[in-house]
Amino acid sequence: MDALVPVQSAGQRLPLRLVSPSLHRCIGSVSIRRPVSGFAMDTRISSRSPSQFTIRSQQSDLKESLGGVASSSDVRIKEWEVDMYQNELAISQGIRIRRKPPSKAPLGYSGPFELRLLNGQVADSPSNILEEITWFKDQEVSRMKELNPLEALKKAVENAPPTRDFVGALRMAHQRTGFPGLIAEVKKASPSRGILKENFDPVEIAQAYERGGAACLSVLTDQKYFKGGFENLEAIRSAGVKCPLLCKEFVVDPWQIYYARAKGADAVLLIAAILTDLEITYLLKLSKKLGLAALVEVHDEREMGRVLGIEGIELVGINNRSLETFKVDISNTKKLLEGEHGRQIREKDMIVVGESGLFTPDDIAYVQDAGVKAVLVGESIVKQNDPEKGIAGLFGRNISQT
Ligand SMILES: O=P(O)(O)OC[C@@H](O)[C@@H](O)c1c[nH]c2ccccc12
Repeated sequence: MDALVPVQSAGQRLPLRLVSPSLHRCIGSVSIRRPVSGFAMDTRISSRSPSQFTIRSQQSDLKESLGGVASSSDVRIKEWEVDMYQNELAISQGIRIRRKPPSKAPLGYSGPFELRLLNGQVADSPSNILEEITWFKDQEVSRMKELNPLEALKKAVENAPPTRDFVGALRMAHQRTGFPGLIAEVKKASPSRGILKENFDPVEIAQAYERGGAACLSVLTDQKYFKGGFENLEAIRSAGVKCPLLCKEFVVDPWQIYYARAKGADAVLLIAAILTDLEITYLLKLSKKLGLAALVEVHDEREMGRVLGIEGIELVGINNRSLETFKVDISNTKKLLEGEHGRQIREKDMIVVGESGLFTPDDIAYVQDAGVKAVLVGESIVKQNDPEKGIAGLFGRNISQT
């Protein structure tokens, strides 16, 4: 059985969905009795269904023993409850994106009044593109998990070649060129800009970026909204490109971190607008355990404040594009690096990545003055006939061997 539970402190209660081969999904809540270092934990699961669940845990995995099988309506009710708890938890941290569609409570539901209220008040269609992507991703991941169970992925990860140092490559490029280290994005399309490049050859683009002096590459793997794919990540990696690779995904589940690692990623993206603090903490630990760097992306002051409260973050991305409205404003990078937040970032020696909407040497100079040591650029360079020259145009000079 594969159950991955983020843990912070003793006494904490968490909703839990367990996926097992014997019982498709079973739901309960888990209370943390004794957090041990790392992922090890001692847990007790309780369920209001008539069946008995006993969970014993060891290291990062929970081992199950099921003393009975819940009826399917119990399971549906528990699933729905957990989804609603997840939405509530996110809302309590100021997260506007609902993690699950608040669909109608299953027949026979007689749970907490507040949950029924929450369900009754909200429409069952996504309120913006980020919410839509998040809901779709949740379904997609459930399907992909069936095809690639975690146990098999873990074996693949054990045999995978070592990762490359994403953060180190950015620092070195910054020192070498005096410019922010470039993460060049391999992106065919986006929901806001449509198709960016018709004859899209991901390996050719990646190689051109590398020749042009990119420190790292970002590869979109979302198929539906960005016309990307994990096959691009794999192809770029196996073509011998040396730049470390960021898997540009909407991560909502730990399984995706294993998958990214198995497909050749050196770093993953964690988007604060869709993840709770606890999820970020846990996904960060898991990434580190697998040798991956994590770029934690924020868009506003509130998200920046949350992220600065989480231990162990080395890379923070400031997205100049709102993933809810698509509005792009590069002064967002400057705004979020002013005052107390900027001071804390310098104190912790974090690398800040200026993301999106960067087109000219002036744009680069502007975000560099604001304090970034790295930039993430897609559209302005991917659109060029020759992306290698596109990089020189973006920086106003050749950065490949300076
Ligand atoms: O193409 P641009 O404007 O240079 O942006 C690149 C990158 O910042 C953008 O693609 C991005 C930033 N964060 C994301 C999260 C998901 C998908 C895409 C993104």
